[in-house]
Amino acid sequence: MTQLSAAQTPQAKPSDGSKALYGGKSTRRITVRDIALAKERGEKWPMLTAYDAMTASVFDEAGIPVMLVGDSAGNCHLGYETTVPVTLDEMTMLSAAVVRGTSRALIVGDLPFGSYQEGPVQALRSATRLVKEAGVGAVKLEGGERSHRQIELLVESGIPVMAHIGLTPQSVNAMGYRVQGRGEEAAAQLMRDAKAVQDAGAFAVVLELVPAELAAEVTRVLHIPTVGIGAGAETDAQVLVWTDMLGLTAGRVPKFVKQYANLREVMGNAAKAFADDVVGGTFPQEEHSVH
Ligand SMILES: Nc1nc(=O)c2c([nH]1)NC[C@@H]1CN(c3ccc(C(=O)N[C@@H](CCC(=O)O)C(=O)O)cc3)CN21
Ligand SMILES: CC(C)C(=O)C(=O)O
Ligand SMILES: [Mg+2]
Repeated sequence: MTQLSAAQTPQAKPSDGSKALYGGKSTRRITVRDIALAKERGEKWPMLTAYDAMTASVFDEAGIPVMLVGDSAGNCHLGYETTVPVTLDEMTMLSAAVVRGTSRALIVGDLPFGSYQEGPVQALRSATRLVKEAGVGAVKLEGGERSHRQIELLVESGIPVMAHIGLTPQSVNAMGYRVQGRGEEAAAQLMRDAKAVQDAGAFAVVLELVPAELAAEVTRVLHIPTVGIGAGAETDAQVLVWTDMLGLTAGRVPKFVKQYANLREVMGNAAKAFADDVVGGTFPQEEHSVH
């Protein structure tokens, strides 16, 4: 695999803005090679989840370079309680829609619980469906040392893999939703997980809900980019669940979320205005009618 210099410094700036993942000139589909080059330049980049073609097209036009069809679709899009029940059929359908709705972003498809835990061969069979049937450019799976054999076989087979360590929500029944990597032993385990996925050939790694100082340390040590969610400001990239970020998620959202809009209020108010118009007879007007 490509060996990249870890010459990244805090001061490093994109040497050529036209090549930037976000704000750059290129309109072709972004590849994992572009992601590797961004780490060399010290460029930070954003990732958002997407679960449908329409939303994905909005983010693609906004220049978001990487989109994750997250299994958070389970609770954010399909009405399940957690990500655990999500099936590979569901992820294939949602991933295909996101690919169809985009032309520039690298689309990463999340492998759902139960689609890779049996071993490398099952992981390859599952990932192959996301690549062939949905057209994703990469897949993501959870686990560090415990998933390194799966990552190795996928990468050997030509499927780029984004790893995911720290809080791994598919293990909610075993670990809950708790900060990971607190304390010396847990921090050492997280560092071993990070090195294991890099050695297995992952092109990037999500660090979920880990102390900012530890995430910064992992980011300095690795030559592949780190993608933080609740992992502080020093990771190479940041990801948020789109319904959290836009204020559409019902109920409580994790503490690490910054809300950039309140779509729940906007959409609720629009639905009420429509309902009031219908009940009050003020919609449709003449201009909305045909004769
Ligand atoms: N809407 C949504 N947003 C997400 O970020 C998200 C999902 N769903 N589903 C899949 C996983 C699950 N994630 C979660 C779920 C819960 C917490 C949570 O309850 N965090 C607590 C802190 C826990 C602690 O301090 O130990 C919080 O208050 O943020 C965090 C991440 C992240 N992912
Ligand atoms: C939170 C991100 C990293 C994820 O795995 C998802 O959205 O499913
Ligand atoms: Mg996920």
